Amino acid sequence: MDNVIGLEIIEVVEQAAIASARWMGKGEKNTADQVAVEAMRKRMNQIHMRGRIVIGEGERDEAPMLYIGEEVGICTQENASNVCDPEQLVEIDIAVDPCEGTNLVAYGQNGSMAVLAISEKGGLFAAPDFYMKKLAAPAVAKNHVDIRKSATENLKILSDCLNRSVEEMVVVVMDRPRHKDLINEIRSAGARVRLISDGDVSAAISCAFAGTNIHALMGIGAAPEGVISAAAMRCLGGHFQGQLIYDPEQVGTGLIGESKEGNLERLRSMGINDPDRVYNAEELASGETVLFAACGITPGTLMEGVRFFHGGARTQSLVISSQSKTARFVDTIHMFDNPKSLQLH
Ligand SMILES: O=C(COP(=O)(O)O)[C@@H](O)[C@H](O)[C@H](O)[C@H](O)COP(=O)(O)O
Ligand SMILES: [Mn+2]
Ligand SMILES: [Mn+2]
Repeated sequence: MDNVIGLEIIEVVEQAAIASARWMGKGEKNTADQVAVEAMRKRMNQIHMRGRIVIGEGERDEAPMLYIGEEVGICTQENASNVCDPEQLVEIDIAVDPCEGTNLVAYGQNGSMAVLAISEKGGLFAAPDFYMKKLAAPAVAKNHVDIRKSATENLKILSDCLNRSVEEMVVVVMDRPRHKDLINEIRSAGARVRLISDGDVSAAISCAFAGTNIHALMGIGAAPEGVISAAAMRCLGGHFQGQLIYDPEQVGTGLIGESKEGNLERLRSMGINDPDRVYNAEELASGETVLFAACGITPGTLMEGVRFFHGGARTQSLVISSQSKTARFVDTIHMFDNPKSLQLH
């Protein structure tokens, strides 16, 4: 799988990022999202694969493209019978977030990316549009920190694993009222908090790379983004745990339905009978082969954003493979027409 589509998925995230970046700073989050979706889908449908979207543009808003269950790949083309032989093609599941951080793009802020994760059929947890409590940390702390422990305990463990004082730790937390107590606890324990308005995928993955000055992600974000983060962390050997949040009182507002009972029923109907289960990265992205690709839309901790120049653009992407055990940073110049010069920096 890696060899067949590894290179193509770079182009998928690149095309989504370029499309979205044209709307950077224009205050129109829906358009920034929509164009990324269209570009991602268009490029994806040129790939010789039998893909199925397992995490996509939302089951609730009945999005017309990249919706959960949508078939993608070359066989969806109008002339499919000429170009595709389903028997010859690998069946894969795909989790996408064509514009992760739509607000960040719309308001010209750092940390947005076009992102996807791929595995063989059944290899990715089809997370509902619920919230998820998340804990991400570097590989050295894997299976030492635990989402069931308090932030204070985890910071102590993290500091032992990293051989650094708690005061040196930086924890990313989404800036939301639901995290008031968590933020106070982290600060009281002595660590420093980096608050982000959006984009917890970037924050989770950054924990796996030394030098990002991000040592942990704590708190509640969206479950689909949790699975995408887990796919990357699984390949990188980093620590990731997630626990679904089904009680609206814990978040106040947002993605999930109005009652705890209704949400529990919905989870049961999806075959999730233990709603409090803690999932680790290997369970959220359990496939034998997992591939992750992201391309910066606006600049971030891991990647540059899209930089346009006359007749072209330059992008930076990150492709991570469990098969080849690689994390590749890919720097690409895109020539739209006949650029007068190619921008090196
Ligand atoms: O920031 C995020 C928004 O993603 P997107 O809609 O694709 O631009 C994600 O990184 C978060 O994980 C998550 O979606 C968010 O925490 C849930 O929303 P909120 O209720 O505002 O916290
Ligand atoms: Mn997102
Ligand atoms: Mn999105």
